[in-house]
Amino acid sequence: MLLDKIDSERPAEALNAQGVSAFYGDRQVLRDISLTVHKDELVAVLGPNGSGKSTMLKAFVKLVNMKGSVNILNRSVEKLSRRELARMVSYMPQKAHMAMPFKVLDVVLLGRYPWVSFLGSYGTLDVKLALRYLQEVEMKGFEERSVTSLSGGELQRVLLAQCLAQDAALLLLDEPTSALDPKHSVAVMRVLRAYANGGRAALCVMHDVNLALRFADRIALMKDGSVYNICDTKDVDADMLSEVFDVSWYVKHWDGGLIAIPL
Ligand SMILES: Nc1ncnc2c1ncn2[C@@H]1O[C@H](COP(=O)(O)OP(=O)(O)OP(=O)(O)O)[C@@H](O)[C@H]1O
Repeated sequence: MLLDKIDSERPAEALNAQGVSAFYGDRQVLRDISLTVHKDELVAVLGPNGSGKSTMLKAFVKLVNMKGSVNILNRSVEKLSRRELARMVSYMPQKAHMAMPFKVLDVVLLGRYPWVSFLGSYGTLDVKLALRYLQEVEMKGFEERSVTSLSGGELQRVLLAQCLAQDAALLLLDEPTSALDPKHSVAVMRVLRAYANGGRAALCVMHDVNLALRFADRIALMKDGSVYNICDTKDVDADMLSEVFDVSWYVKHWDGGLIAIPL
């Protein structure tokens, strides 16, 4: 059947948002955003401060007052319980702060909470996944440390391990490498890339344009609460970056990819 063939050729959607607007009180900060993220994709969201990147991620998981339709794995988030949503989407907010001296392993295990039965406790698979992702973010050996004793970059990697351990089909990450040094930024992007490649997907807000150009399949550029442009990473050019960021850019092809420098 022709229709079956078309369906099997169409990449499955991890996220499909249509006409999303968001509001803080009376103030509208997102305008009519439509965005699709397919399985196996890593999409980077770039844009100036205040353009609505964080609000967009929050709107996708019902954390702000929003209008429009958001489907995750073809299910409307409107109809999902918090627990169902947490099994499908892992959201990492921009501001990482831990005031209580919990152990690193316990914090990562919190990512498994949506999968634990009512009044149940964590099992061997939960601990195995938590340890696996601690290792992937290069935080093995820190299991017994208090999170309040960690550096900013170490804490960010622990919270990322928590997100990954949630084992969700879609990651929504708000600046996952903002506190990381270059070596760990690249290592974490490789982990995210591999996570997405395994039939899942990631939408990452980023400020490091070159890291995004190196690891993302597509780039969504935001400006004034709207998606100004979304394109394959290889098609990003200096004009679109200059228009969005209000500063001139130099973009050069390099080693099969692109590098970009603000001038
Ligand atoms: N809780 C809030 N209450 C009121 N206004 C808010 C709130 N959070 C964000 N805003 C406003 O909404 C707009 C979009 O903010 P948002 O945090 O989504 O931007 P962003 O693109 O993620 O910025 P940045 O790059 O600085 O993190 C900004 O004008 C901001 O001041």
